[in-house]
Amino acid sequence: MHAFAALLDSLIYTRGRNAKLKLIVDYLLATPDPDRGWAMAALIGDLDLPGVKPAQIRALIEARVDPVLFRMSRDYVGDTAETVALLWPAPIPAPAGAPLSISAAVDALRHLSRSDAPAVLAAMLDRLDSEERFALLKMATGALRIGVSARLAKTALAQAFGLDVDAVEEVWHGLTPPYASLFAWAEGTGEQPTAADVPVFRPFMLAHGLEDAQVDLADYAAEWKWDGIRVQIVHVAGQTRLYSRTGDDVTGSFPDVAAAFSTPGTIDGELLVKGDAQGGEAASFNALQQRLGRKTVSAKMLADYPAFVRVYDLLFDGGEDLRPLPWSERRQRLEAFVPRLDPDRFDLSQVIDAASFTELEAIRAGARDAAIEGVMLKRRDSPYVGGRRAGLWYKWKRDPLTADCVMMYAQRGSGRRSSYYSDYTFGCWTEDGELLPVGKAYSGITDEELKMLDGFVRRHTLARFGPVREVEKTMVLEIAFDSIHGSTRHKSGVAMRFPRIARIRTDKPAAEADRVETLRRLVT
Ligand SMILES: Nc1ncnc2c1ncn2[C@@H]1O[C@H](COP(=O)(O)OP(=O)(O)OP(=O)(O)O)[C@@H](O)[C@H]1O
Repeated sequence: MHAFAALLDSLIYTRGRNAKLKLIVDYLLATPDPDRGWAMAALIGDLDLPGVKPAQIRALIEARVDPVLFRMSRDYVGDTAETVALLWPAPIPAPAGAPLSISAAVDALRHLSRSDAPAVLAAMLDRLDSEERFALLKMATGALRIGVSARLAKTALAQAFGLDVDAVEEVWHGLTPPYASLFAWAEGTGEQPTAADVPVFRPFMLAHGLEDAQVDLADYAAEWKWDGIRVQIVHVAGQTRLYSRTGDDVTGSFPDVAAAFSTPGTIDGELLVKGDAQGGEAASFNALQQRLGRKTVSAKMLADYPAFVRVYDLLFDGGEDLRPLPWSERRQRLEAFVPRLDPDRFDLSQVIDAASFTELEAIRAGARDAAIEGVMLKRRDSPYVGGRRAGLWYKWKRDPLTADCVMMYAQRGSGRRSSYYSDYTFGCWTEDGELLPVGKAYSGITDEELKMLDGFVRRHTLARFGPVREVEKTMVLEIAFDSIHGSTRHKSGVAMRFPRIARIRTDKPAAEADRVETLRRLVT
């Protein structure tokens, strides 16, 4: 426990990422198995212990620590584990025997029962110094919370043994602490652990923005960038798992998709919700949001918002790892693979057929599908590599849509903006010349512009309703938004997604602002 406790103590007082990395690297190189494996599990939050409850800690304190002193010190120290560690009285005489190892401590914590927890913990605390007591209590009560992310700990392990962090990430998911096979591989005494019969997550390949550059379509293939959620679906040894961008297992939220994927392999694609009228076509992101963040999915939810995946890469075909192959070869394999899947749940993401970049630009500008967010450009000769690598994948988002609207009401902001009228409701004209609200925005302008609009609101107020002022309908704001959908909440029948102020159009008379009808035509 001593070396691990010293590591935690140093990590707490170290700020820089590189300095933290070095501390963990040094620890891993100096510590034998299985202690370093348990330490990694503790740092990463992978210990999976039954967890000591606050009531058991209270019982511990009542037995051995002065409760008044505890309360006073707790307020000062701010952390229960640290306070108990500091105040725990040293036993007299000192207990004999070998020092407690982290492996022995974890083993004891794993087998704690509800009734014996305080006594077993007390016996261990008696054998430890205050730094070690802190480490033990932190492990016993849950997450360490010492500012070390799982990624940082894995990076340290990779650095310690000269490995690539993504290679470590990849084998990680199939392993359990104390990771004996991982350390054997890292030290060159064992094979790379393979997860042949476990559906593990593989790090996603990501993109850079294209910015103002152009690429040669002889070197890059263009695909639509679908506006859904990235998923990786793995089927191995009869099990299927869906993983999100962050590697989280989201199988539970999409049982309909998981149940439909039973072909051994690993696909990468965009999860979307079916649009109602067009059958296989995708609905806007708005519909997908209905399925997101739900722990349980009702049958009605599954029926109303059926999910499907637009597949754009094939990482494994059965057990064969295709990632080292160039994109063009993976694409051929993908085109042969997708027809073997349930067509109701999986379709192939289309490659855009454009002869030149200029033609692609025109195709992109003309895209009207609600689920299209832009274009992806993928280097044809590139392998599939986890993370964001320069020059391999680019995203080229569609320009946002804009409309010229008239300010109708203004409201004070919050925080730094609380003394300004900074939140604006704006509207567009009906055929009968009536102004109807179509949205609300409060971002996109500079501090100077905010002061100008605040001045306008104060000088042109028509009426006040609590914190809201109705203003003269003369200020035109150009509003940018990502998409428009139908809304029963607004009298105008439309609502914008992500509206923000693009420009203040003092050059435009209010009468020339856009019509509601124009917005209705953009509804997706
Ligand atoms: N055909 C496609 N090929 C690859 N990625 C696609 C495709 N269609 C949609 N995407 C999405 O675009 C993203 C590519 O951009 P990036 O790698 O920067 O991820 P991101 O940060 O999630 O991007 P953003 O938030 O801009 O969508 C992918 O993560 C994926 O979710």
